[in-house]
Amino acid sequence: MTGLVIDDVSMTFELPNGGNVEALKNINLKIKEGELMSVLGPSGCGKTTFLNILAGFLAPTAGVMTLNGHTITGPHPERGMVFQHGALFEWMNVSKNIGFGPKMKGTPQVEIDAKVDELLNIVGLQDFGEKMIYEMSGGMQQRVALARCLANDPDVILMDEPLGALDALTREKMQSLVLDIWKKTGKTIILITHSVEEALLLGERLLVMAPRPGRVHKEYQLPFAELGVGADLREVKRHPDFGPTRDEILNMIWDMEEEIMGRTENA
Ligand SMILES: Nc1ncnc2c1ncn2[C@@H]1O[C@H](COP(=O)(O)OP(=O)(O)OP(=O)(O)O)[C@@H](O)[C@H]1O
Repeated sequence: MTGLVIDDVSMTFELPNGGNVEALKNINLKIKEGELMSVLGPSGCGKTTFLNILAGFLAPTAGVMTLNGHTITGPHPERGMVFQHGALFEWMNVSKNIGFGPKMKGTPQVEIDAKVDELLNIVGLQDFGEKMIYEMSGGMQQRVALARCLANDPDVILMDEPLGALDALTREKMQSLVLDIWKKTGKTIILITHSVEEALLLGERLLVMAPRPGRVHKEYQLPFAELGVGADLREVKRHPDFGPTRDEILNMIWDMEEEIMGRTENA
């Protein structure tokens, strides 16, 4: 089967005091090729653990994850990661950062140059190839990080709160860019966010996770990502279903947080 299959995945961390944390328990999901999925949930519900297993940075304690039929056993360029802070090479200019993956693969320089030009255009940085990373704003650096990820032509793009450190306006522009890239490239994208509005806008499928143990609490299929492609996202937020869905999810997460606080206080 093509796409990602998460087959009964659990992850238990052993603690130095002899206890353990069930960061994920019995997660079962099928994520189709080209799907745009956002993941939301209170702190500690296992979002990052889930993404780190998909990236191959962590091995689950039970279950398997497969991509296009083969088991994920470690990091691979077929799965690209974009972090909250770009993790860019400060000593290289923008073009060299973007061309780094293809260069490591031994791609001829003319092909790298053409690819870098194409990606600079896609992320709206056509005149910035020669700039150094420290000369770029946070939003521009995240554009470079996206382009660098795309340069490896991954099947799946994993994003861990990629827009979390940006100001509101830049964040909105980047949300539009993520939708553009999703539509233009047809890549599978899985994005973790703490923002309910962002999860609604950037998830044709939205997963709400719950903690202790980390698990899938509720799933939504939403029209907003499709509506947002090439459109003004503020208009999308005026869709009659947007506000009520946002409030429902906010209440859900609020209740989970309250429950966690209660458990902590009574512990
Ligand atoms: N290496 C580790 N050792 C022990 N416990 C860990 C480890 N990594 C994560 N955990 C625990 O596993 C649970 C899930 O953590 P994780 O970081 O995946 O959650 P999260 O939903 O991404 O949280 P946040 O929203 O705060 O980033 C938490 O209770 C966390 O403390």
